[in-house]
Amino acid sequence: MALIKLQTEHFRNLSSAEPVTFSSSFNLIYGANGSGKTSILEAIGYLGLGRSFRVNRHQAVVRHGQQRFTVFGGLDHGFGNPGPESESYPLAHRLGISRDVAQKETRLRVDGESVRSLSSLAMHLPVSVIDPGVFDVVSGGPGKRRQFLDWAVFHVEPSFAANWQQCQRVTSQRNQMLRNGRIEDSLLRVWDTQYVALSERITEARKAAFEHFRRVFNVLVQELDVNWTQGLKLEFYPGWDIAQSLADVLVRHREQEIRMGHTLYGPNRADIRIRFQGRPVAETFSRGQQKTLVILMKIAQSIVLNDSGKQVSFLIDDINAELDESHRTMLAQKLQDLRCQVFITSIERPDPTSLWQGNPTPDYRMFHVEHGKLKEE
Ligand SMILES: Nc1ncnc2c1ncn2[C@@H]1O[C@H](COP(=O)(O)OP(=O)(O)OP(=O)(O)O)[C@@H](O)[C@H]1O
Repeated sequence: MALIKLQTEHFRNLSSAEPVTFSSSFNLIYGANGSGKTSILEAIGYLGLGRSFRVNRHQAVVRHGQQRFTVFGGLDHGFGNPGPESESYPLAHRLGISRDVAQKETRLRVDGESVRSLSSLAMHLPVSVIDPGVFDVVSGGPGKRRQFLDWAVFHVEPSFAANWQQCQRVTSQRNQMLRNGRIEDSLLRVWDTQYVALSERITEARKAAFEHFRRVFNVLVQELDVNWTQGLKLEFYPGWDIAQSLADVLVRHREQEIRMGHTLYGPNRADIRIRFQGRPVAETFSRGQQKTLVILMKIAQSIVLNDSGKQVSFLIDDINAELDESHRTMLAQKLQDLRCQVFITSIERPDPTSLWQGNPTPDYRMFHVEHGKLKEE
């Protein structure tokens, strides 16, 4: 599905006026520094992620002097499909998220009904962000790659979110016990049984999504003829030595976990290991190669979602600062082929013909943002 309507209230500097209508294909948004471009992407991101992709605290997002912000979105039926009642009711879903930062209360709505879990909201709008932080997928720690993988797993495996949440609860109980020092062996074994069962379910889902991702990635690399990727290897590490069962690993490392006071093995330690001729790519690849690699990974990830019938909305912030011309063209072309919805921001008014380099330009809408107000041209 694609986000075709957006309205915000008290969200950073954005105007709370009329809802904006977007294209389900490309949206080109330009405006001066500080005009509100990233804030628009951030508001869209809230509907698909339930949080900001650039700050950790909701507080930063609510307009200065206000207590609550709200973001409303309307989704179409996906891939440009008109839907059964398109004339009278073009929206497939209506989403809303609002946060009161003083009361620390979040309200979520889907199609006019309150929902409790963030996943009930986020499942409708898979958003993939390309901003300066995205390159951490290669250069940052394992957490960034887990997040990268789990986003796809969440969207292709419906049971993943519930298993993950339950596993986090069990891990936290287990950690409390390990921290306590006084371990009742029988009780720890009860927690371990639950922990192992949940970890295995999570790992199965991750493994399946990763294998799908790797297949797609390898095809993409060949298709685009990126010659320096010879010798590049992507491997899924589940969070413990796969030659052994997790249950055995826990028994074998009980003393070590008690000494450290927390869980050391399992899905919270998973990673995608990316190596080039046996060495981590973060140590061997140039910045440019790392960028290309991340872009290819993002495209491969959206193909994985496409294969499950899900349309991805890309949020690409300040495209000219992040990507050179060859990356921009490769990305724009591929996202068009995949029929993704795309929001691209830039400071200068973009020239669509240069973005598609002589190829036919897809449907797009052009917006100018000034002092938080978005106007279609
Ligand atoms: N909580 C807030 N309340 C009101 N205004 C805010 C808030 N947070 C940020 N701003 C202001 O909102 C404006 C928009 O910021 P944003 O980062 O969206 O701009 P931008 O167009 O992406 O700029 P740049 O091109 O420099 O990245 C800025 O002027 C910023 O100071």
